[in-house]
Amino acid sequence: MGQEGGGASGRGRCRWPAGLGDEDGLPVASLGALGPWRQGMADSAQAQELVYLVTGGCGFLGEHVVRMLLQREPRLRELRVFDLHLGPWLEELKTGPVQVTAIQGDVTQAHEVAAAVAGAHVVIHTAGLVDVFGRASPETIREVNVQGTQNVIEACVQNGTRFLVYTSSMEVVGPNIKGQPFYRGNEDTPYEAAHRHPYPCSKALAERLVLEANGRKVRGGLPLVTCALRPTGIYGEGHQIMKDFYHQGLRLGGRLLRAIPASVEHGRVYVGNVAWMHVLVARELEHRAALMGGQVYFCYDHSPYKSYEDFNMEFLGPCGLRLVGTHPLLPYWLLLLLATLNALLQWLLRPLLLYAPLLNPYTLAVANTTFSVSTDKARRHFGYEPLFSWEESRARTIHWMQAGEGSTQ
Ligand SMILES: NC(=O)C1=CN([C@@H]2O[C@H](COP(=O)(O)OP(=O)(O)OC[C@H]3O[C@@H](n4cnc5c(N)ncnc54)[C@H](O)[C@@H]3O)[C@@H](O)[C@H]2O)C=CC1
Ligand SMILES: CC(C)CCC[C@@H](C)[C@H]1CC[C@H]2[C@@H]3[C@H](O)CC4=CC(=O)CC[C@]4(C)[C@H]3CC[C@]12C
Repeated sequence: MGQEGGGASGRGRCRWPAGLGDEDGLPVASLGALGPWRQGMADSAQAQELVYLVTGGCGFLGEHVVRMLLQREPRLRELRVFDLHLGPWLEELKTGPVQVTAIQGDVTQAHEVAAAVAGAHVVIHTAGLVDVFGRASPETIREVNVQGTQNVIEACVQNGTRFLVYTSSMEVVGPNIKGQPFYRGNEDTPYEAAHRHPYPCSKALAERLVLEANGRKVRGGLPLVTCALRPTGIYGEGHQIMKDFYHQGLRLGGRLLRAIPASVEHGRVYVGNVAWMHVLVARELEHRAALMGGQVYFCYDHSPYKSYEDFNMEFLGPCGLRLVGTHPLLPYWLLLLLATLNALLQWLLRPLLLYAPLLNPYTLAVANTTFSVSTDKARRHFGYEPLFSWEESRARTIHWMQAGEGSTQ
């Protein structure tokens, strides 16, 4: 169980306030050419027998996983989409050959999760609270990301569901609190995964729960097979932060001011390829349980290695924005001061309003620290190749940016 080798493990130094469960006190169970997205490409020669559940299926990544499953999993009979907020786009999927069941529910409610999991063969757990801006409290982040994941695991065990794929994050590994670079590392690269921020802490704890649940006996006596996927920064159709930068650039007269040195590499991966990895893993877990069970895989594709801002310009440039400066226009100490002021303001204003700007000491540290991956573990273990080339990923993202608001379509 666990990873190959003893590398970047994601076992950080996360601590939660007393009573909420900390690292030691957690309630650990036991210890391309795809063409338009549409349903109906399933090979009718194969029996449609499987029931899949996607938690967080209406989120940025979740929607892509849902659509990818409908398109690329020929054995699908029923697809359950579980989310706190259901998207109207689900309606259009209900007319296809696969039964699409929309379930409005909350992963923190064990009984709701158990009901959704009952009878499912595979669970893809993408639901999570993605908050590095201080919008939610640390307790809420823990409740959704850690307790929610524990509820999913227990529901699988109770219901006899054998295959669980968890969407983890690169943040489980780093950048760490020391700001050490992780340059084109892989799943076995040694790295001290030490975190303080609630989001990476919660993802690390949840990932650990999922990996440790691998091999638990589910109802009926067969072993649970789990694995975790760790995307780097995901981009593509539906990426809200990209839109935020676009609007910020428009407000500044079509310009964005460089804040991060161009030499800092930040790993990025196209959402369609991340979704494809989830679909492949879910399919292959059954056949390669001994190899893949309890494993972690970074999500990767052929997206170029660039700084966060330079990478964004691949899409924002064609939308008419310009990144000003070859070097950061403000010195790092001044940015850190502004980020700290933002954090202070957030704290002072909290009783009155929610002030949650993109720049805070944590986001500055993440954007300013090299963290990129170079690995072929997914190819070796389950034959993953990116479905979308860099050119296609870029073109699709630009097309979505230019088309304006709305769904990922
Ligand atoms: N966006 C990124 O760059 C990365 C995201 N991830 C992970 O990927 C997963 C999906 O992230 P995104 O699609 O970016 O976020 P998102 O916020 O777009 O999607 C998350 C979905 O989970 C749902 N959700 C939240 N709380 C819930 C609850 N209590 N019960 C049921 N559903 C709930 C939300 O309604 C949303 O639809 C998350 O687990 C995140 O940690 C990992 C690496 C990078
Ligand atoms: C000028 C500022 C300093 C620029 C701020 C950019 C930030 C908002 C983003 C820089 C890096 C992003 C994070 C990174 O891609 C890794 C992530 C993984 C996840 O699992 C969730 C999202 C995120 C934390 C992502 C969030 C935005 C950034 C911090």
